[in-house]
Amino acid sequence: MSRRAPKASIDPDAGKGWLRRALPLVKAHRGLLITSLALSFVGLIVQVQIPNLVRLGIDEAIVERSAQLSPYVWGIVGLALLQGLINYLARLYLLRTAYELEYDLRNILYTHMMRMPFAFYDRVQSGELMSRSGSDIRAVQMYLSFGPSILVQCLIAVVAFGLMLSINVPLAIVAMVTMPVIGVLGVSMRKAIFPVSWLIQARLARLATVVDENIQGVRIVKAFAAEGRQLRTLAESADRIRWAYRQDARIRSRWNPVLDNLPRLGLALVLLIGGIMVIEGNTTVGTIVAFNSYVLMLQPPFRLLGMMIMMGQRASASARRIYEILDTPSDVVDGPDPQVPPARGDLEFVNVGFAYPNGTLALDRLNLTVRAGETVAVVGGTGSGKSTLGRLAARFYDVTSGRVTVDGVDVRDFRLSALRERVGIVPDEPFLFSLSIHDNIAYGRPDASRDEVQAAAVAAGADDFVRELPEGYDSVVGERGYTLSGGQRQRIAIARALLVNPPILVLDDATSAVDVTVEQRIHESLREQMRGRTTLIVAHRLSTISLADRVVLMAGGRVIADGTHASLLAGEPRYAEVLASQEVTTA
Ligand SMILES: Nc1ncnc2c1ncn2[C@@H]1O[C@H](COP(=O)(O)OP(=O)(O)OP(=O)(O)O)[C@@H](O)[C@H]1O
Repeated sequence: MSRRAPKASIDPDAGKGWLRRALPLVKAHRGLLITSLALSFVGLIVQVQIPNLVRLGIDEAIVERSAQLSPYVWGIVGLALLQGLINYLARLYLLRTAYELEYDLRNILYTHMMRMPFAFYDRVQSGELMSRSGSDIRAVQMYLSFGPSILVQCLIAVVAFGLMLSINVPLAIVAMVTMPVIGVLGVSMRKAIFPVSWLIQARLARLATVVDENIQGVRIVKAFAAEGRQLRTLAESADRIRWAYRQDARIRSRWNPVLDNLPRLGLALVLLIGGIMVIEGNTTVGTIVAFNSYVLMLQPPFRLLGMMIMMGQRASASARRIYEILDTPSDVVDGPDPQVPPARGDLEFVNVGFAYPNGTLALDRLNLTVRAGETVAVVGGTGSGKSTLGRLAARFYDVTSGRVTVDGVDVRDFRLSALRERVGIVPDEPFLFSLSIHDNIAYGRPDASRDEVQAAAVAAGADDFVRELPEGYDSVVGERGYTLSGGQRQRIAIARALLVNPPILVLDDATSAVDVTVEQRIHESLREQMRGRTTLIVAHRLSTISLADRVVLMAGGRVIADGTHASLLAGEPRYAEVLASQEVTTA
């Protein structure tokens, strides 16, 4: 199925009200919406004719016997069938409008989220984003599509009242007496329920987070035998939801009987006043029967008014949460004149200062030049800023001061898509998708042939174990690749980066989970792969360091020494210290 782009977007003017900002979206689907509203209006007109036919049937065919009864009966059957057909079509179009709106909203939000920089994801919780792209979108969609339909249904009150007035003015007024009361009570009930339903939503979201964490972290939960504690947290959350639902039930059971029985009071009034009028010869029995139907028919729209007000409040809060994301601009975007210089593989950090969005200073006036084709190992204590180098080179974040250049061009002036192709990063905790191994390796080049994928896997030392899997390259790895070992996942991630063949490769402790003998083999093939390619290796093991032409030593976000392994070992005591502190991994 082909993907349709959203038909419109949300008005970017944050000064406007939420409904006005959503208007372009509704307008884009106005054909569907207007058709559905027009159909439901016609359906209502047909519906209000039925009690009138009943009245005429009773008065003319039964009481006065001046006409045949069967035409009225067939007339009512015909109108009912017609109304059924029209309602079916109206509902079909309304639901289609609703789901088209939901589709567009979801795509607009998702497209925007994909453009957001890493800093955004550092800040926002994934559970919250899930809820915004789920229930919040639904709340807005419901109001935009069902709101107008409820208004049309309320029009039935006007039409029916007009019809009643044309039959009998005083009785029409009597029949309508209870309606405003139903309207007011309906609104009051919704107002009473609103805070509780808000609470229910919030608590359901909280429960979802607890369940999500339990599932994502199930290995830790089990490893620490914390199932009991987790279950208690879950039970507490469930208990809070039960309490909120009980409040909801209490309010509903208090209001609903009143709202259900008020129309009966209306029926009694119509019978009393109408009965007196019939006895006095001022109206007919058929009129009383018809008015009874109208009283019952008018009740739902008045009750829906209360629901619409509540839906509006929810939708407004949900829209604000969605707009909050849409109004957050992505600061990591292409500049006015994005450049793509010829690929060589030069990488340079000039006086780079960088603090993460939470204020942690990671790099401090750092200078580092890596010439094309050079392999540089980055060594340093934990938190010294090693991983940050790669993140800035690929422009996951923008520097706070100074500049990072790739092939002589500041990464902020580089076309972002070209930059990400030029700088490949293999993180130490790779993420695999629940796809086949082939698709995971070919993620950056979906058109790659099986031979190319396999060649990359051979270079990354992954081919052997992949072949041993029951379905080889077509084996689907579990969620996040958990059916593979940590070292196997790392090798798939290396193959994924090698397949794209970037001129600059950053291996961020990319073989930390691979055992030393396998690492040796990977290194042999990597040595081949690194020829002519600029490579930055964040290294903890001596064996990895030995791959490099040059070693830079980092501390406190700066390069404090630079040279060959042998020269640093001889002349830089801090280098020996760092290596000694990482002795466990130098095996
Ligand atoms: N996403 C982030 N948000 C905030 N601070 C961060 C983030 N990532 C890293 N930091 C902080 O920035 C500093 C440098 O981190 P970096 O990951 O570059 O260190 P590292 O040398 O790679 O450490 P390690 O060897 O432990 O992986 C640390 O103080 C770290 O706590």
